[in-house]
Amino acid sequence: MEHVFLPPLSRVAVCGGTHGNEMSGVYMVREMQRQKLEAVTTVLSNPRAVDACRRYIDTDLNRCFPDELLNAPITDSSPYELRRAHELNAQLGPKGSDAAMDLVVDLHNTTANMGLCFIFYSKDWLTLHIYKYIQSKMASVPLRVIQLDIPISEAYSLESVGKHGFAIEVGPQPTGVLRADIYNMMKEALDLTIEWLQKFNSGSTFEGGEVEAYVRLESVDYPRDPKTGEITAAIHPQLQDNDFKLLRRGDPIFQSFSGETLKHKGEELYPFFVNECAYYEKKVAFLLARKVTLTFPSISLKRD
Ligand SMILES: N[C@@H](Cc1ccccc1)C(=O)O
Ligand SMILES: CCCCCC(=O)O
Ligand SMILES: [Zn+2]
Repeated sequence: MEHVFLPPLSRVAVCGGTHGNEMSGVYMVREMQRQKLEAVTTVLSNPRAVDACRRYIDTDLNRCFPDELLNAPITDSSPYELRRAHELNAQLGPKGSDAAMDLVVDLHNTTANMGLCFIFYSKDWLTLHIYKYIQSKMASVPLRVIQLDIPISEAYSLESVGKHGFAIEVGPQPTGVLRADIYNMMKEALDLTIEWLQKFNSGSTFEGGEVEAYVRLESVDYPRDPKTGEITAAIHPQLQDNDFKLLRRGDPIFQSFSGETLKHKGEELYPFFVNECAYYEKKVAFLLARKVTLTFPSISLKRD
């Protein structure tokens, strides 16, 4: 693959509290603001949801960044988070423009047993280089990278407003709870990201290569009562906490309240976000991914 030259990545934003009850990022950003770090812009993305210790006030902020919503007019009846998304787009974007931040890192927690994950869109080689660098330094931690095959115009999450962006997703952590072990994983990943950026900006070349990645393919909802919409089963104990473990046809996925075991009927895929608290209302019990090998080019600073 052709070597890639990039201009300096000097304008970097770290966001926390995009979901107000995901505490690692909330405390991480507050600590970074207390330390008054110059090199990085820190943002508490959803202050009202953080104060309320809820995921959001009116609507999920991390679904407000498709071009269509960023271009929609804001009226008095607009949801709080849509107004906030426009503010964040003005501050860190505008999405797709030259004025946008070079890199936006958005900090999330999940109640699912996912360890430390990077989530990114399309072919952002930068994310894969940073991920590979962290992989080389954090050998003992379960580390995965999840690719969303969505065009940037339809990308709906905060980190898509930067020229480059990824989310750091760490779990399991209950919402509204701060776990030191989870916080420490997120902090180490963030410190190593900043270390990589300093090396890149001072002229280091990073060799290309390949990484194993999980490409989001589909979501699976809970079995529901057609009349009430209520769930009629729980995640099966053999799936619970087994994120990224191959799910084969015939493996149990749900245990119905009437005692039945419901089994996976599709092809063998990798489950993740298994039993994520926030996804019940999104009609997602777990997501399924293909495991692929992504190849990426070597990268270095473009010198004018
Ligand atoms: N937990 C995050 C996962 C995510 C991160 C980044 C982009 C898309 C999704 C969310 O649902 O918002
Ligand atoms: C990888 C994150 C996925 C967000 C929820 C969804 O796509 O249904
Ligand atoms: Zn989140």
